[in-house]
Amino acid sequence: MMARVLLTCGEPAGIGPELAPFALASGVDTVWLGDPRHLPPGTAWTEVQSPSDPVQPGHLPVLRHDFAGPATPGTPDPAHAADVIAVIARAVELAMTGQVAAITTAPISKQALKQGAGFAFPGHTEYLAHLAGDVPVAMMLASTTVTPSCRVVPATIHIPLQDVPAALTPQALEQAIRLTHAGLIRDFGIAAPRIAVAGLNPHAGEGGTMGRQDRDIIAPLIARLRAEGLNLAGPLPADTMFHAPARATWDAAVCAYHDQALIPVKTLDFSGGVNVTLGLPFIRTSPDHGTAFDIAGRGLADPSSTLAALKLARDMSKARA
Ligand SMILES: NC(=O)C1=CN([C@@H]2O[C@H](COP(=O)(O)OP(=O)(O)OC[C@H]3O[C@@H](n4cnc5c(N)ncnc54)[C@H](O)[C@@H]3O)[C@@H](O)[C@H]2O)C=CC1
Ligand SMILES: NCC(=O)COP(=O)(O)O
Repeated sequence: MMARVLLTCGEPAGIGPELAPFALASGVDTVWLGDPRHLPPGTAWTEVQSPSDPVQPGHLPVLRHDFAGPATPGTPDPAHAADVIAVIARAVELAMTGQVAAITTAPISKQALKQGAGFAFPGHTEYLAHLAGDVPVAMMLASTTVTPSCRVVPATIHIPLQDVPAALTPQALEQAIRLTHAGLIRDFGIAAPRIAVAGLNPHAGEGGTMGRQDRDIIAPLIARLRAEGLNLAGPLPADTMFHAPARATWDAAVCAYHDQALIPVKTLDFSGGVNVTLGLPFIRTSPDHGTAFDIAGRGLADPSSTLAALKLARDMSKARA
């Protein structure tokens, strides 16, 4: 029997806890890790001691992690920050020891964790990489309901836009390309991946007249990796590489920065977008959205992206097995 997928609680004042009960209808055998006081009233749940303990049908198995107190939707409590972080760490431990098949993380507020507990990481991605032994990782956002699919990997992630040109080194770009190539083969069943690489500047620099990184950094790297046999296109002008006929020519796009990569996925498939961390020794997915404090606790949150993340985690786990 396959181990369960573990869903973390995320920020208790966000929409994570109210999306957890939807896992019961997802068809994915899920165990939730968090404080049951944060689940919506009326949720049928049963506490388990081990992630695989049986529960009666229709009940959400809950691995209990007690927080300092109840949560107020929309208002993160600094007293909860350390527990949000501890839940992620426990999830990783369970994944690394094979007690769960994969982890799906509910959204956290980076700001709340930094202010409440001095969280030193920009997000899950970097914290998971650290917990796994400081392994190289990349953040992929993948559509699940759009054809042709839209999978993107930003080579730089949560940094100010003004810092992107300096951070877009050949090493950073090469790492993103290699992790994307390996991830497409291992987890998406694509034997010979086609990867598009976006330029940094308008019109991919137009021969150096609108910026030099495309010509001086991105193009030589692509040429070197092509000589190794990787199927790469680029540097492509980012404004014209995401429409449907263009997407049909690649399996994933490696982009220069966060918004260049995430805007196409979230525009095309906000409800089906899934965040996958490439490079970890375990499977991690998450919905593409954040804590949505503006609607938390009001029953308005769309569970589709969380369900897509659970399903992709389960499917990746089955494929690896
Ligand atoms: N994986 C993670 O932990 C992520 C965490 N975040 C965090 O979330 C916080 C808020 O970020 P924002 O940029 O405001 O993005 P957000 O995704 O939380 O919200 C953006 C807009 O989309 C709406 N929205 C989001 N999810 C929805 C859903 N499931 N159903 C219906 N409407 C939904 C919200 O109500 C809001 O109007 C930040 O602290 C950010 O760091 C953001 C993205 C991912
Ligand atoms: N904008 C995507 C995002 O914030 C995801 O971050 P992470 O917490 O999954 O690293």
